[in-house]
Amino acid sequence: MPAFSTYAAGTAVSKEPDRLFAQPLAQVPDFAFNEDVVRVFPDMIKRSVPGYPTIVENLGVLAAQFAQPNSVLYDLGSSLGAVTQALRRHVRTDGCRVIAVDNSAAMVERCREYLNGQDSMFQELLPVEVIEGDILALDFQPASVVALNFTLQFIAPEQRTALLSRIHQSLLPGGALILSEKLRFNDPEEHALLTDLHVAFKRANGYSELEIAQKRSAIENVMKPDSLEEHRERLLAAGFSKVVPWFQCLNFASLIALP
Ligand SMILES: Nc1ncnc2c1ncn2[C@@H]1O[C@H](C[S@+](CC[C@H]([NH3+])C(=O)[O-])CC(=O)[O-])[C@@H](O)[C@H]1O
Ligand SMILES: O=C(O)C(=O)Cc1ccccc1
Repeated sequence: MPAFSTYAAGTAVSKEPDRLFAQPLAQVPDFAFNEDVVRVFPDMIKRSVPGYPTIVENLGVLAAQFAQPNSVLYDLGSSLGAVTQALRRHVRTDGCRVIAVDNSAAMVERCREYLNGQDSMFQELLPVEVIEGDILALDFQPASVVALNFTLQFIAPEQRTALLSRIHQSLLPGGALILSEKLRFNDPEEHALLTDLHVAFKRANGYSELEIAQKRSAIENVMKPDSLEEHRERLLAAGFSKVVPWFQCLNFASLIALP
């Protein structure tokens, strides 16, 4: 048996249920990654993003195939460090270290606590540094793996190509960018069907119609999904040579982009 299988040996995280949008709000404020969201985030993301646990754990497995000795593995928009923890469970390459970056102070504070928890449970984990900062202002070091796990969709659309170009420039031969995003679909029928099925997924996970509607209005100004075609074209424009989708569940997908 390997030390860590894809049936994750996770460390303890908050189990507080997400009820943030359960009561009617006179005005729904724009979604922000604040203390209230941090408290319920593990529950929120699992009940909102179909395939999330599978994507996170397998991101570690994929990363182990691309990690190069003595290089950096970036977790950009790390939130509570779920991807960082998966990287540390699966990557065994000599001299690698993880840099997790998020611009939410509340997320970063809790992320550091959870990573301390992982350090106290397991030995010989890759060293990790958690930076509170804007990934658009990051000075990238030579990297073999860059994970953008549901983060690019929160970056202003006009900034996305420049960010991906900078990531491409930092990637070492043999490395990869792993990009997970909610998708939009150009075909209206396909878009409506997968959006309805995502609503059914949320309902099945215990969210009410009110919670679903209020969350939708909270995120509509701050989260702008692209189509798979737009992602592919932008990645190629940023210098990537190959774009390979490796996972899709309803309107959520993850891609491997090779330098
Ligand atoms: N410019 C920015 N600079 C740094 N961080 C940012 C920026 N913009 C947004 N963020 C951060 O990106 C994260 C997006 S959540 C990622 C989930 C995680 N990857 C996970 O696998 O659990 C996705 C979601 O909640 O759907 C938040 O923590 C923001 O603070
Ligand atoms: O809830 C949704 O509809 C989403 O698209 C995903 C999500 C998950 C967590 C925070 C913001 C958006």
